[in-house]
Amino acid sequence: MPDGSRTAILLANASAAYGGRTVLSGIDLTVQRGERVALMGRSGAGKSTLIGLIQAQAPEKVALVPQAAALVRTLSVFHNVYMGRLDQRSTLHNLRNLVRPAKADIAAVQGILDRVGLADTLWAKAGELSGGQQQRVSVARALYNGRPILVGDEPVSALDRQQGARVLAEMAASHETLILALHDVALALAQTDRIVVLEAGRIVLDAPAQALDPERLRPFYEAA
Ligand SMILES: Nc1ncnc2c1ncn2[C@@H]1O[C@H](COP(=O)(O)OP(=O)(O)OP(=O)(O)O)[C@@H](O)[C@H]1O
Repeated sequence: MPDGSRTAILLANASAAYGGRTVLSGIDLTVQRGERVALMGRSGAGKSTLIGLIQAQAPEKVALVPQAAALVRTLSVFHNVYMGRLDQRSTLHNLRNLVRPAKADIAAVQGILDRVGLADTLWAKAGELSGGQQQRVSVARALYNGRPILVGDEPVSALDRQQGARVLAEMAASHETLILALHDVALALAQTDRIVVLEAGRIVLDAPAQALDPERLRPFYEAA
C-alpha cells in the first residue's frame, strides 16, 4: 500500500482457518482512513478472527483493544496504560519507569484516564478493578499508544450505553480510523459510519450506518 494512500486496511478474498476448518472466506474489505466501522454479527460469525486478520495486515499502525482486557493484574493502572508505548521508548526509560515513573509520563497517563472516567485509579492494581474499569484501562492503553487505526474487539461490552458512547467518542477523537466489533446495535448505528455484518464467516452486509436501522439488522441477530 503506497504511503499517503487513503486506504487504511485492504483485505482481498481473505480467508482464515483453525486446524483445517475454514471460518472466514471470500472477505473483501477496504477501509479508508478516517472511517469508523462497526463489525457485527452473531457469536461465532467470525468477528474476532477478522480482527486478527486486520491487525496482522498493519500491526505497526494498529492500537488494539483485545476482547479480554489482557492486563497485568498485579501491576498498577499507570503501568498497564504505560505499556501502550513501551516500544516507543528506550529500554532504560522503561526500566526506570517501572520503579520510579517520570512525572511527564504520570501526567500523560492521568490525562488519558480522566478521559475514560478513571480519574482516581492511577495507582490501583489493575486486578482489583471491576470488569468495566479493567475494560477502560485496556482502552486507555490503546489511546495512549496513539497509533492511527484503533481496532477493538467488543471494547465497550462491559459498559452501559452512555459510558460506551463516551468511550467510543474518545477513541474517535484520538485515532484517525476505528474498526470495532460491537454487539449493541443502537450504539453501532449512532457512533460509527459504516456497518459490516458477518454471518458464518462471510460478509453479508456492508452499508453506511445512515442507511440502516435496528429493524434492518434484526435478521442477523435472530436465532438461526
Ligand atoms: N482458537 C480457535 N481454535 C479453533 N476454532 C476457533 C478458535 N477461535 C475461534 N474459533 C472458531 O472460529 C469461528 C469464529 O470465531 P470468532 O471468535 O472469530 O467469532 P466471533 O464472531 O468473534 O464470536 P464472539 O462474538 O462470540 O466473540 C467460531 O466457529 C469459533 O468456534
